Amino acid sequence: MKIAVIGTGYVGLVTGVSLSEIGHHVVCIDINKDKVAKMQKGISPIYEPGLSELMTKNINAQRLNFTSDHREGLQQAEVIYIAVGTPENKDGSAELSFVIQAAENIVDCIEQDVIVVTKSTVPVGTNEMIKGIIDAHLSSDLKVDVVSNPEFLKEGSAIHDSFHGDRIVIGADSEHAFNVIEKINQPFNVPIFKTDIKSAEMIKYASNAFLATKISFINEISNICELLGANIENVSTGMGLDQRIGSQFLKAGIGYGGSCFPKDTKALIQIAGNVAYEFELLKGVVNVNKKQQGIIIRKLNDCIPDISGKKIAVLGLAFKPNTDDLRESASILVTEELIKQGAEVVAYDPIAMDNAKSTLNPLVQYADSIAEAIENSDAALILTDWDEIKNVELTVFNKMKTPLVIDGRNCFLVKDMETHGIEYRSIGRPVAAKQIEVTPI
Ligand SMILES: NC(=O)c1ccc[n+]([C@@H]2O[C@H](COP(=O)([O-])OP(=O)(O)OC[C@H]3O[C@@H](n4cnc5c(N)ncnc54)[C@H](O)[C@@H]3O)[C@@H](O)[C@H]2O)c1
Ligand SMILES: O=c1ccn([C@@H]2O[C@H](COP(=O)(O)OP(=O)(O)O[C@H]3O[C@H](CO)[C@@H](O)[C@H](O)[C@H]3O)[C@@H](O)[C@H]2O)c(=O)[nH]1
Repeated sequence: MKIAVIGTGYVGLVTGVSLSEIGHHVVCIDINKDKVAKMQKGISPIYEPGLSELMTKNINAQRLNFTSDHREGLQQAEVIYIAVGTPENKDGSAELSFVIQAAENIVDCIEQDVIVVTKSTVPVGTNEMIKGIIDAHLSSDLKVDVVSNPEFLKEGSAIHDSFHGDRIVIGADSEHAFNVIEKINQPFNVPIFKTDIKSAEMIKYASNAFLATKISFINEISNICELLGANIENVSTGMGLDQRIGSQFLKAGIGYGGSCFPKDTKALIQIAGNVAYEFELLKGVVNVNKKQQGIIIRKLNDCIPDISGKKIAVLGLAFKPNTDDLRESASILVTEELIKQGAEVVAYDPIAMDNAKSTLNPLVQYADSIAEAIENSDAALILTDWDEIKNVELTVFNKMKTPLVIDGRNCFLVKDMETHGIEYRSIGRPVAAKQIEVTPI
């Protein structure tokens, strides 16, 4: 099958590479010429385990191409995937201008009947709008079907998720479209769920909102655990053993970040609001997350009320491990607040430092290792649970001026930190070493 993919962010690139890996001929189109030039050489613009290898393999097999010329990419395509961004508007709603632009690109360039597949996360009714734009402008008697095929990959395990996902959702309103898209996806060997277009669009938002709800729920429980002396790790494990609850997404921490949960929860509140429905539960989830992102600073200030002139090490900057993505990462808020309070901030991340340098406050300094970042520091804050951080020799903290570790990801055992004489604050667990009163949030 000849396939074109519009947009090569995480989703477009992983979609293009995965579809080529199962034998389709794929052209990926992006308006960003620098990015296209890199990808043509097999260089991935994002850090994602396994992606570069598959890219190179399929480019060499001549099944995968990149272009910034929409006509060249779209002309021959039998199926066109839209995978452009749908970022957040100021009011929290989804910004659809990139999707509209992609629909216009399709109208301008296609020369045969096509199926347009929307991978981008879009509000209910958007595929209908895309069909409207295309039908209104299509001059000839070409036939265009529109399909909703939301993406569920997670950053850091995107390739694995494509080949081992829990489901592929296909929302369509014609047998022809169902058949073609089902056939394209069959080699992935992932269960396929076929439904109507609006339900498919809603499945994506509802899934992300539900997972975000689990995280905010467990974060609230962790705060209550701290006040009552229970241990959140034991509570999560005990809850997760109930198969109706499940153990995933019950890890308490510093709130969810990333390119999806923050924007998609707010967009769903707007989507409901547009039909005069107040999504009270989800508003709570968003507010709890905002509160939780500040917990690290509150814990730090409980230990050191005045951090002005103090050296504070920040370990982990990406919004989660195995990605170089800083979108909506707690590191943005935390470093900003540290600098506002007059601290000297030295940061380290195994992979995300290049992106950090163009995202974080320019006053943030960068170290080449954990040891260098914490050397002579007054406190170390852990924001991302990278393996490199979780597996560090605890003796490294002896390099600090005062060994105080505030861990937003529960990377270490409290008793191990105690044994090493490290004052340790984590999430929803008893404190180690000196007993300092922690202000409840
Ligand atoms: N990032 C994820 O992990 C993830 C997972 C599932 C779903 N999603 C959803 O998928 C969509 C894409 O997300 P992303 O993170 O990959 O986006 P992104 O913003 O990182 O990338 C979008 C790309 O599209 C390009 N683009 C924009 N308009 C274009 C046009 N008219 N023609 C060609 N290229 C164009 C941009 O240059 C950019 O490279 C969003 O709706 C997002 O919510 C993202
Ligand atoms: O138990 C948990 C699980 C996750 N997180 C945080 O939640 C955020 C999101 O994590 P994750 O879901 O693993 O990463 P994403 O790559 O953002 O993936 C989510 O968003 C994508 C975009 O829509 C969807 O496709 C995925 O299915 C969905 O998991 C990160 O900040 C994590 O640290 C927690 O705090 N506790």
